[in-house]
Amino acid sequence: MKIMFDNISKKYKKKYVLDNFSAELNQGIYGILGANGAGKTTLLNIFVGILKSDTGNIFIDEINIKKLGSEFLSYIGYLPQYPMFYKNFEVLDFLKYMCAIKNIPKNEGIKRAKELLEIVNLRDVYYKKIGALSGGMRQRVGIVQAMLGDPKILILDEPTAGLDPRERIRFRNLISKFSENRIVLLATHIVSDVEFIANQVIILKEGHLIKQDTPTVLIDEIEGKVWTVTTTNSKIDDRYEKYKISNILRDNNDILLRIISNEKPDVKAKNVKPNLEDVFLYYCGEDNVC
Ligand SMILES: Nc1ncnc2c1ncn2[C@@H]1O[C@H](COP(=O)(O)OP(=O)(O)OP(=O)(O)O)[C@@H](O)[C@H]1O
Repeated sequence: MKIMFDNISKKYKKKYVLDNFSAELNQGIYGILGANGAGKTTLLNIFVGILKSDTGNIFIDEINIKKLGSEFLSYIGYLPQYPMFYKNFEVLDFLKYMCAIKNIPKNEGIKRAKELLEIVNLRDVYYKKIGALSGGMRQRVGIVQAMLGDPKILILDEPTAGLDPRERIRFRNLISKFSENRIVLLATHIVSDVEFIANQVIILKEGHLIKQDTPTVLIDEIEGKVWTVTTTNSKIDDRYEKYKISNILRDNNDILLRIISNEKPDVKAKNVKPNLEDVFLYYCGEDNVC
């Protein structure tokens, strides 16, 4: 399966929030990285049909999704940024309800819901009210509802927002598990969400596609541009003014800065191996990020 975004643009009043976005996606996990307001949710909402683009088309296997009509819905599973869960529903009832909306026959739907709840380690909450679940459990119910129809395309908008580190890792592993034979679009501004599991990263900035490549290539491309410099309190303001600083480590009176810069920021600066967070800051960070 292949998804093609062809020159998608969207503007509110006179401001473009997506500007001629084009990309080709094949099987695997695509991490859509961008700062707040970069246009990630707008892109996903246009894809799932919640929003209309001003220009451009989207194709699945060369077929314009406008021509697929309601058949398109069978291709996608969607976990929105702010899912509207019915808090008084019990988990299994909620999933039965979602099966009905997705036209999945009742018995088949219940079987599938139970299988998925087993996979996400929620076999004990069939009869618990959604409102009584923790945030992490609720998101796992969210991915279960997205997976009910065995979709070929899984769309996840900021799925780990608000989760603690343990739940975030658990959720990340689930995404990885569910990505087999699928295209997964995962929008986030949390770099670690995609660092270990994305096959490709799409970097969006102010509605523009800045980069699309594998994490390894993106990291290799900024090799030689990440530095550590030891400094003192008195010099720190000067560094802030001049550079993108991705980390500050204080050790007694010494301060170790991680600086992203095309040029060597100091004679004593040491080159260090970049990571995906550095890549994100290199392309999306303002100066003085810390
Ligand atoms: N209905 C609207 N009217 C006007 N502007 C809007 C509307 N919806 C979104 N925007 C603007 O479009 C831009 C992109 O928003 P979008 O929600 O797609 O960004 P995002 O990358 O998903 O951000 P976040 O990570 O904060 O969710 C933002 O500047 C936002 O303020």
